[in-house]
Amino acid sequence: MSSDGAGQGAVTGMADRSEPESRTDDDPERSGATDGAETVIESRDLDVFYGDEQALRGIDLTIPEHRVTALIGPSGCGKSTFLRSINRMNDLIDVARVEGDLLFRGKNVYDEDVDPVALRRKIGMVFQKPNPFPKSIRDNVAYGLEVQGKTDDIDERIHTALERAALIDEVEDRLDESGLDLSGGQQQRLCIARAIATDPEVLLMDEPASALDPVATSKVEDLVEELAQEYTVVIVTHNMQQAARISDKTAVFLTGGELVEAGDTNEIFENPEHDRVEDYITGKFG
Ligand SMILES: Nc1ncnc2c1ncn2[C@@H]1O[C@H](COP(=O)(O)OP(=O)(O)OP(=O)(O)O)[C@@H](O)[C@H]1O
Repeated sequence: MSSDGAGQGAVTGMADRSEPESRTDDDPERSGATDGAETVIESRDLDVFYGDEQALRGIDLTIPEHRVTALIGPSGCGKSTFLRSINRMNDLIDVARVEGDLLFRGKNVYDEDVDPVALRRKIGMVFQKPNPFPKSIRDNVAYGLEVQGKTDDIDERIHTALERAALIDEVEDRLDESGLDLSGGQQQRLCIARAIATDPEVLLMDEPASALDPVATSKVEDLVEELAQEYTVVIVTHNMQQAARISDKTAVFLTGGELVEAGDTNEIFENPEHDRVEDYITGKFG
């Protein structure tokens, strides 16, 4: 993992830390969810608007370090919006506006002194549809390293990233072939290799397996669990079995952009506190 003191001061303007406030009894989060893990990301009373439409309402959520946190909920409830708020990808949407706090290691990522490009180096993203560059497999992984000037030992870094993305065995002999010639599942693992090559702390994944067949899905699921040993993973999924299988913590968003319940995945699936959550996870709606 990154050797820069767990990211403290690594992102321009991210040097200050504020102490998290203690939580109140009516917070949607349940005890034990983080299992003693340090909080890497915390939203406090986060609202997101697209023009006059409010997509997220007062979201309080903590993301534990080196765990997989799944964001689940019906279509349009704001899962992707929350994910994009974390590394300020919503900045790229003209009408998007954020209120409240989104803390990365205690520093609000929306403070004026935060450089979003530097932030995204620390918080990488993998999208629903595999989107390799129309370049060779090697160049796909090398791209971010070259942009950041991390070109010493570049072949070794590329190899390590492909190994961590569980792709090396399939591409070792064809690194100069186009990334677009890989299968969909391989392309997605290539995108994961690209995202981790620059050694981020957090990986945001927006339905990374939804465009893949069952075999490729299973490989990506195994990979996500492995990646959590080195990275903090936040994954949006529509697939509740997948959330139950691979996540440590689950946050349930429901229509209207509300976070209804968040906590230990087993507790959420086996014994949810809210009827609405139970109805959703048992398939009564959504
Ligand atoms: N670029 C945008 N411009 C305007 N409104 C948007 C934009 N992106 C999302 N929205 C709106 O914000 C709300 C939340 O959308 P979001 O994509 O975050 O939900 P989601 O839970 O990820 O949905 P899905 O599961 O279908 O991907 C929806 O009402 C959506 O129409």
